[in-house]
Amino acid sequence: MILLEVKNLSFRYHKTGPEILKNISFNLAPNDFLAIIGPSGAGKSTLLRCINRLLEPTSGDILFDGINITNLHQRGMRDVRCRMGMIFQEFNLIERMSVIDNVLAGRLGYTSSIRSIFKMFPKSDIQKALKILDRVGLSNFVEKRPTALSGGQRQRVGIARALMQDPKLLLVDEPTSSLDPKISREVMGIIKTMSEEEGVPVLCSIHDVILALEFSNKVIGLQDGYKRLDSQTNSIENGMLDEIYAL
Ligand SMILES: Nc1ncnc2c1ncn2[C@@H]1O[C@H](COP(=O)(O)OP(=O)(O)OP(=O)(O)O)[C@@H](O)[C@H]1O
Repeated sequence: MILLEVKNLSFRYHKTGPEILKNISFNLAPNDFLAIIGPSGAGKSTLLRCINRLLEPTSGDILFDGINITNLHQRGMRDVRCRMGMIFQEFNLIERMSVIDNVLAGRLGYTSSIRSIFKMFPKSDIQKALKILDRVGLSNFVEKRPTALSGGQRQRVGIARALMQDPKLLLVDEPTSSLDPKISREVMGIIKTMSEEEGVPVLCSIHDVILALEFSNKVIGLQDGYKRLDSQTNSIENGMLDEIYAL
């Protein structure tokens, strides 16, 4: 079964600018942890942002959970985005809000705007947030501000917020680029565990090839906007990686 199918996707930032993604196609199954690797500037983050249409693909199709979402209008797209949890490189937390309120923000797509303005989240959402915070090891930080947390702890808040959405897919953009090697491995471990426990597949851009090979079951490699590699992780040989990083 396939949850996400990307077909011949191309993208440019400006009409007359260079093509940043060139005819990219790949599939993601419901139990995949798919790593997108490639040198800096290859198009990894751009690809992730095209999939939830934060950026509009220039051409191609994106099929998600049986629906072609490429031309969905605002309202339909809002529903789709609810089901694609995103974890960001720079965490994207709201500093003036507590940890638990940041996590509850993951429910905003499901809450009416009046209720969300007054932060009137149902009790069940609050209990769910507390449970997730416990699972990511943050039960002692519920009322703290993100500024009081370390980088690894901040990323755990980002993971908890994405899980609050009850996503069908996690889009993860360079989750470890602001973290040291030990914490990076811990954060990848949490994402992997949560993905397995919740049954949610992961599409993760990551520049650290060692971590990509350690945590994924499939890898696609981008180079200058082209897909140069699409393989099961356990069939990858060193030569293939050398080629991608050769430029
Ligand atoms: N807003 C923008 N406007 C124009 N070009 C952009 C914009 N954002 C990124 N680019 C260009 O698109 C290309 C791909 O960038 P992208 O950030 O997707 O690469 P990446 O593989 O994620 O790199 P990194 O590993 O350094 O984050 C680069 O050449 C970059 O300069």
